[in-house]
Amino acid sequence: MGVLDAVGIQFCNECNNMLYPREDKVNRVLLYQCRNCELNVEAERPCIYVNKLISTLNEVKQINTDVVMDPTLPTTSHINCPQCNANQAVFFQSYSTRKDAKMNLFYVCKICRYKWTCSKSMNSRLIAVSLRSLKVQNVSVVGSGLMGAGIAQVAAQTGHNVVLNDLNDAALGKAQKGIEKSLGRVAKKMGDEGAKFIEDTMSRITFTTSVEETAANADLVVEAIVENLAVKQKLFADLEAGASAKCILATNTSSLPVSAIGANLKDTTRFGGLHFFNPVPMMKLLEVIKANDTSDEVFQAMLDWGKAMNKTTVKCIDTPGFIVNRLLVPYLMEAIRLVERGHATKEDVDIAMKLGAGHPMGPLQLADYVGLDTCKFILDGWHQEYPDEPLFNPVETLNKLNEEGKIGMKSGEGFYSYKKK
Ligand SMILES: CCC[C@H](O)CC(=O)SCCNC(=O)CCNC(=O)[C@H](O)C(C)(C)COP(=O)([O-])OP(=O)([O-])OC[C@H]1O[C@@H](n2cnc3c(N)ncnc32)[C@H](O)[C@@H]1OP(=O)([O-])[O-]
Repeated sequence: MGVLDAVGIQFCNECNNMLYPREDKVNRVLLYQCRNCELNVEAERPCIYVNKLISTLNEVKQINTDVVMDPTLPTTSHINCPQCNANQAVFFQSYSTRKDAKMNLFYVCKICRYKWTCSKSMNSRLIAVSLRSLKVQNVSVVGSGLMGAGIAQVAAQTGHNVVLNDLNDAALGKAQKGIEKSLGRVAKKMGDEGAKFIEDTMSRITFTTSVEETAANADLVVEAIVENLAVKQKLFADLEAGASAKCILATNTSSLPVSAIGANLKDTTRFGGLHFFNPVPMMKLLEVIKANDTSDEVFQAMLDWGKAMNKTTVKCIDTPGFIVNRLLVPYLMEAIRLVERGHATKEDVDIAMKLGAGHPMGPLQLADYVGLDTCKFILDGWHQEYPDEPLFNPVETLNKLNEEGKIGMKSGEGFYSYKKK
């Protein structure tokens, strides 16, 4: 092998335990195996990095306390440090080549850096269970617009009990119709099963204007309301007051800092970001955002819930635009600027990106689809925060269409007209 790349410690997707390399002698391939569950996967690279931390049980001398800075190591809040009693320790397993060797967990306190090994009663299975103990079955969604209704629909479709909340019955009635229509489109492909699928899904959704009812039995609340920091902060304070201590609180914001939205909560460790894409029933991605204080347990539970929603999850820290919008918004704005400069027509730009880049919609169509108000809101916020970044400079046509109330599909007109002829 030429240059040695960094080889990280691998963890099991299922139960978060460390994976161990094992040779499959028959097929002559390197496998990674979990000692806690059945996971057994072929290594991407035939290269093992061995870091022997200990040689004797209960020997903790050789552990470098800098491991607390390692972002790949899980943290637990379920064990108190024997020295300072804090409940924030990173943990990892001992390495042993002996097949019969029991798993030993090693801890380093994040606060005082004290090192210790696990007691007999506290084995890694227990840790895995505690990391996965925040199971989400009851989901509440606040905000019944396009995104909120879509999230509620998919949650109900995937077997969750759902409470959908909005300020008034008119908004909820509109959301109900929208969900029924979208379910109809899904059910169409299911033949005879379709009608029952719609009935079962709708029966799992309760519509309410009461925040108390929304918070009361929820394991997870996802907020998808207006992009206003103060309004969101107030909502989360109300939700926290009515929710159980274990309830996870998450925002679907696409433009505000996640950590700022949860900043006033009493328990900021239960808070994070869950960013869905429009139309929620069709888009396979969910961005799971780790805010400044999101605990590992909560983050893992959000990832698990994403899977249970049949979405592919990606992880991202709390950075403007996360992954998708950080790339998508500048792309959409560059497309508008290109048309403004007279280099090509909007129709040709859209055709070009559909046929030349394989996108389902061209950028001007997509801007109309997500809403020109949303695009402007995101761009203005970023421009204010990063005035020297030319990618975030204001876009004249976008501002003009917004002033004229032409904000895309939802208003009947944007770059294109959607008025029924
Ligand atoms: C800027 C900030 C943005 C934000 O933060 C993040 C984002 O959201 S970024 C934006 C991220 N979003 C994107 O980038 C979107 C990119 N666009 C796309 O992926 C496709 O154009 C889209 C899926 C929207 C429509 O598919 P298409 O093929 O072009 O046209 P079609 O209409 O003929 O639909 C075909 C079939 O699809 C199905 N179906 C569709 N909608 C629904 C629904 N709501 N429910 C259920 N089902 C639905 C249905 O089966 C339908 O058949 P039918 O017989 O009509 O019932």
